[in-house]
Amino acid sequence: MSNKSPERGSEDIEEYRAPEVTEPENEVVSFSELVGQTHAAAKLDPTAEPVLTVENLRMYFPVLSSGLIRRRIGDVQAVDGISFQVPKGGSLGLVGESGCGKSTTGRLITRLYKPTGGSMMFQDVDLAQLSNRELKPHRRNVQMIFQDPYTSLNPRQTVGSIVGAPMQVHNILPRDQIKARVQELLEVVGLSPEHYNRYPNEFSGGQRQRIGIARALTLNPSLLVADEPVSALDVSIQAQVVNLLQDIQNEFGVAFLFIAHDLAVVRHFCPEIAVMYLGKIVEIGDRDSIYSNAHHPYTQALLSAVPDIKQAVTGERRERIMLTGDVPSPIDPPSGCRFRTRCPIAQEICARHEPPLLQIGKRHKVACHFPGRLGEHPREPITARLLGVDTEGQPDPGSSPATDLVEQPGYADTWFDLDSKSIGRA
Ligand SMILES: Nc1ncnc2c1ncn2[C@@H]1O[C@H](COP(=O)(O)OP(=O)(O)OP(=O)(O)O)[C@@H](O)[C@H]1O
Repeated sequence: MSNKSPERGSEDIEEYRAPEVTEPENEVVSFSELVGQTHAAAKLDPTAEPVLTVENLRMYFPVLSSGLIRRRIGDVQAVDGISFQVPKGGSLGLVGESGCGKSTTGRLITRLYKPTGGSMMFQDVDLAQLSNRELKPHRRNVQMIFQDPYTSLNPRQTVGSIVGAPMQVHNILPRDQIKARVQELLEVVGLSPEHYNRYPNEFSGGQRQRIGIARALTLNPSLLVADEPVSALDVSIQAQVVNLLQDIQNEFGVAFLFIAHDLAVVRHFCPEIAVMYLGKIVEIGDRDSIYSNAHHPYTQALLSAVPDIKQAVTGERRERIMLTGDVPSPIDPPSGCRFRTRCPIAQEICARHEPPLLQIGKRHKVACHFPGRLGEHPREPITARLLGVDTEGQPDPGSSPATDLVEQPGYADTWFDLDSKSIGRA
């Protein structure tokens, strides 16, 4: 890609002198407008094979008692049985409120944490099972871009050593070739090769994030986990960095798990999106299914809070859906559906049974007993027969519950079409 990045120069990199590079204040233009000026939203390739397949992934952090003998008295169920795929060269967005388990998921995939359970298949290797020593040759394939460009770069190291260090650790280039490669990468991310000997505090937030991106690219990974990569940046810089990530994806074919709470950013970058709540995926699907056809009350509430999206998707202003109460503790999550304590349409069955993640479209799954478009949720649970219960969730002796409700990553060729109440086929 070299130095062809369209935003190169827009942060005034060549003339940059002082540490305090100005970034626009009081933005009135939205992210969607800015980002759309040069780059169209990323497209889904439905034929792409998965680069990563995650199945029933769990991360429980132990809660220990205080005192001399510290006993395990519970668990923070940060991630509790999630399944998804990231397509080769494509992007999956992971969204949800703070504390729902997004970052923990990213840290599991990069194996900063070892999962409590489940699998993470990457090129026929289950990353979840490997010891730290076994992981070393695989680490280079999955790299991370961190949220905060102010704390994720060591202030005492030069840009050259920050970006070059992974090459030394993994021994992928002779020492005398590392500098040239680092300078090439600096150009790829829209910085200047002369920045090699500078220190992070000499750069603005957007430029620091570019340094973090160069570092993540050093080992030529197949998958990048980007954890809120632009949320610390001003909106116009956000658009530049997201455009850069899109250029990098097109150029190098790298896949992204893109974690963000900003639904406008995710809509542009990710053709597929998973919505998390309290450690579970509650809805997952392609862009249209999530942004124009959400069936889970939680997704609908999240979308209603983003003016940019409300208008783009519905063509009109829609009332914001206010969620009542706080997010419950993941140490003692609600029984049944975890969202029920804040859900505007919850009924008795929701307290008794966890809703299975059901496929309701070609690339659309939802975990709700009453899934439906906003204002069109069914009165009776659609899941009762599957679970072998009555409409209130009490055992129904006459019914035969489904035995294959295990959550699978990816999509099946058939699904239950809620509109026609029949089986849909790909
Ligand atoms: N190392 C840890 N030990 C104990 N609990 C943790 C740990 N890391 C995260 N948690 C808890 O796990 C839950 C999920 O946290 P996580 O950071 O993954 O959520 P998130 O959706 O990324 O939120 P945010 O956007 O605020 O980072 C939270 O309740 C958090 O307090």
